[in-house]
Amino acid sequence: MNYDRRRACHPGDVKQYDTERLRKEFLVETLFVKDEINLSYSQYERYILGGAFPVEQALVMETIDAIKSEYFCERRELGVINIAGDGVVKVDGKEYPLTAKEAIYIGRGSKEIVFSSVDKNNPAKFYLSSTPAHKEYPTTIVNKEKANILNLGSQATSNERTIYQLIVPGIVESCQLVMGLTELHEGSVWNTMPSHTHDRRMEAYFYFEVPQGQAVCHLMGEPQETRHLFMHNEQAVFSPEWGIHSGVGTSNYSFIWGMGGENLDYTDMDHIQPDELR
Ligand SMILES: O=C(O)C(=O)C[C@H](O)C(=O)CO
Ligand SMILES: [Zn+2]
Repeated sequence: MNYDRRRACHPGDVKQYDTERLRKEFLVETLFVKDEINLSYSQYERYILGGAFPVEQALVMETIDAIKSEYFCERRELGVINIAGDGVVKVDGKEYPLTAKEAIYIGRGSKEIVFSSVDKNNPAKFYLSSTPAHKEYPTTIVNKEKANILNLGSQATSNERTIYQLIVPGIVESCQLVMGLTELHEGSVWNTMPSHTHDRRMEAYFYFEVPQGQAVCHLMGEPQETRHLFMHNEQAVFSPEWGIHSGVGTSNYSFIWGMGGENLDYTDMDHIQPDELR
């Protein structure tokens, strides 16, 4: 288990950050390394994100020193979305098959969590998100059929996209974790436009299915003081509660969003129209 720490930053300080500092504080460049679990532990709502990439061997989700618990989910819940080949997540001896773009919510108190791939020639890649949890909720699988689906945007504004709400109230019970994935339609490149903030929740985006040689220009910062980060395939970015999180790609792409905070209501957002951004 490898992990790094990200401290919370004040928006007044972030104004002064250059490209290197911005990337160091907010961008997570490497999540998937063969036969490793890599995590990034942020001070924003104590949200942990990362990737498990089991190829030759199964990988055990161990605890990390930063959370000082006996096992990872002792005081935490965990959301997992597979983005590649067929995989299996074993939770306290029970096996849950997880195909591409399926999610599993793992409740607080789950002791043994093991990730494996069905075929090492087409391995699974498990994207992970975890937040502190005050209550145990049942471990549950959610696929696209069970998801709540939103079709937003239009071709005319290059932001036609389908949002699959996977771990959200009404679909899966969780303490504070909310997760889903968004697919940009061919020819559409703008995500989350009009953009928004949500002061009651932080968020992290994980971009994937970014074609070889293409990139996503991720927008962050206060609505009147925006900054950008160029991101590549399978990279993640933390978004503080005070910042927008939006982006434009040089092609279409997909991304997983995950949130932690005090209000699980997806619609709790303050929108900023394009002509209000600076
Ligand atoms: O494309 C979008 O719009 C999104 O996917 C928005 C995210 O779900 C989000 O930011 C939720 O707060
Ligand atoms: Zn958001």
